[in-house]
Formats: sequence, C-alpha cells, structure tokens
Amino acid sequence: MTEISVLRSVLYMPGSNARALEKAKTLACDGLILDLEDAVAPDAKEDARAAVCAAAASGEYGRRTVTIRVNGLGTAWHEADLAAAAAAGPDAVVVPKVSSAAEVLALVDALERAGAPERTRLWAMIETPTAVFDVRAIASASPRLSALVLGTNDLVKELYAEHVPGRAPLTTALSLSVLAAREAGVQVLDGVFNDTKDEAGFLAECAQGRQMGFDGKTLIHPSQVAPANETFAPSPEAVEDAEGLIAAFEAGAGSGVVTYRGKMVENLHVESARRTLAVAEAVRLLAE
Ligand SMILES: CC(C)(COP(=O)(O)OP(=O)(O)OC[C@H]1O[C@@H](n2cnc3c(N)ncnc32)[C@H](O)[C@@H]1OP(=O)(O)O)[C@@H](O)C(=O)NCCC(=O)NCCSC(=O)C[C@H](O)C(=O)O
Ligand SMILES: [Mg+2]
Repeated sequence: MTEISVLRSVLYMPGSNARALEKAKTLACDGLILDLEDAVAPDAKEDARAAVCAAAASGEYGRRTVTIRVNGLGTAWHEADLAAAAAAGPDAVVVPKVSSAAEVLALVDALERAGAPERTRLWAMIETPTAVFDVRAIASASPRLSALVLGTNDLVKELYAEHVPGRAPLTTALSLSVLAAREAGVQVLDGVFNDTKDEAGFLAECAQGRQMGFDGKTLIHPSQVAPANETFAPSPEAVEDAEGLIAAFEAGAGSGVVTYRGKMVENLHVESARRTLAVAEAVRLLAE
C-alpha cells in the first residue's frame, strides 16, 4: 500500500494576520494554507507575502503540512508570490483558479525556474466551471501536483448557485473532482464551511465529504479542526470492524467469498478494510 499522507484538517489563515500565524503553531490541524489571495486586502499583499514566506521557512510548525496560497495566474501579484513561495520551500504552493493541464505545466515550470526544492508540491484549486470540466486532465498533468483543493465559495459564485444544506448544486463538481483525484493518485480536499457558529451544519458537511471520498476538509476557523480530525479518521468502531472483517476472510481461506456480520465479504472489501487500518495507523503515528 502506498504511503498515506494525513490531511484531515487543513486550515486557511490570512497571511496578513500575525496572530493567526502564531496561533497555528498550537493547533491540532494536519495542514495550513497561509493565504495571500482572497483573505488579504490588496494594500496588504506585499507585507503578507513576506510574513507567510518567513513563517513557511521557519520550521516552527512541527508535523503540520505547511502550504502557501499565492494569488492566481494573471493577477498583479502572481509572479512575485510564486517566486517568493518557491524560495521559502513550503510543502506545497496552492494556486487558486487553475483551469487547465497547460496551466499546471506552466506553474510547475515556473516553480522549477524559481528554484523550488524538490519537496515543494503543487496543489491546484478547482473552483471554476472550466476547471470542473477539465479536472481529469488537471489532476494528472504533472507528478509535481499532489492535491486538488475544492474552492466551493468561488464555485457557488460562478454557478449563480446558493449555499444549501446537502450541497446539491455542487455534488457534480465534488464527485468529478474525487474521481479525477483517485484516477491520478493525488489527494483531494473538500471546500470550506463558512458559518463558524453552526456546529451541526459543519459536522454534516464533514460527514458528506468523508462519504464522498475526500481525504479531508479545508477550514477557516480553529473550532473546525477537532470535528474534521474526528470525521476524516477511521472511528474505533470502523477499525474494529475492519480487523474483524479481515480475520473472517482469512479464516475462510480458499473461499473467495464469506459473510461477516451478515454482509458479503470479497477480496475488494478486504482491501478497503486494510486501507482503513493503514489510515488509522498513519493518524496514530501523527499523535506520537
Ligand atoms: C472567519 C474569521 C475572520 C473569524 O475571525 P475572528 O472573529 O477573529 O475569530 P475568533 O475571535 O473566533 O478567533 C478565536 C481565536 O482563533 C484565532 N483564529 C481565528 N481564525 C483563525 C485561523 N483561520 N487560523 C488561525 N487562528 C485563527 C484568532 O486569532 C483568535 O485567537 P486568540 O486571539 O488567541 O483567541 C477568521 O477565522 C479567519 O480569518 N478565517 C480564515 C479566513 C480565510 O483565510 N479565508 C480565505 C480562504 S476561504 C476560501 O475562500 C476558499 C476558496 O478559495 C473558495 O473559493 O471557497
Ligand atoms: Mg476561491
């Protein structure tokens, strides 16, 4: 089984918010997106760029995956952001509003020309109608691309849709993105939930994302970290069930199909159960 990189909870924070950059060092999130795009006002962009690059290069965020979200291609800040981010060498550079495989290749080329270290991956945001139609090509465009990140606020805006419980207007885009990520073997992170006071709504959306196959969720507030961590990790019951299922299948050695707790079990279910155990183990190792 391939190595599992745990990204249950990935928290955005405005690059211009020094307090948030500091506080992030104490939060139990798996990843951080130090933002230079939407959360930063135009006249604060340059100071924020210096602050997030210093933070990413500081090595003070421990086991957390540290990424920098640059301003998009075609904006006044993009080239300077990308060059500075490449020099800082975060775990990934997150690029908003990526719309084609050609853009992915151009971004990878720009990262390499700017001297980004090998470890710095590219994460592409899927948040426009064009990106959704081209998501399969985007996901597999380059080995340097390691994650797709859904931008559900921009998608809702572009579709003239509405944020509704259950996210019916977005399910096609969400599912296509998960399909593309799985085919390409990259990770895929669900979009943010904007109401930081609506705990039940947030939990329901985490559960939906988990059920659809997302690896984790992007977040906007520290209060969202613990519920995301819990939802996107296998529960103790799921671990116990996976162990029992594997044992039942192995006990029926030679038979291609057995039943466990009343349900049919074939080798493909065993493979899913083994993945559940591998994710649980990767999460356990993080806590050490
Ligand atoms: C949404 C917020 C503006 C709310 O801020 P605030 O009212 O200050 O929250 P609290 O008072 O409840 O904060 C409590 C403490 O937590 C710290 N804090 C808050 N948010 C963060 C954070 N994101 N990271 C780290 N720390 C955070 C506060 O500093 C307080 O600390 P203390 O003083 O010690 O008590 C705010 O949460 C916020 O700015 N969130 C992130 C917004 C953001 O980054 N937006 C851009 C990405 S979302 C997006 O657009 C995705 C995509 O592109 C799309 O299209 O969907
Ligand atoms: Mg966006």
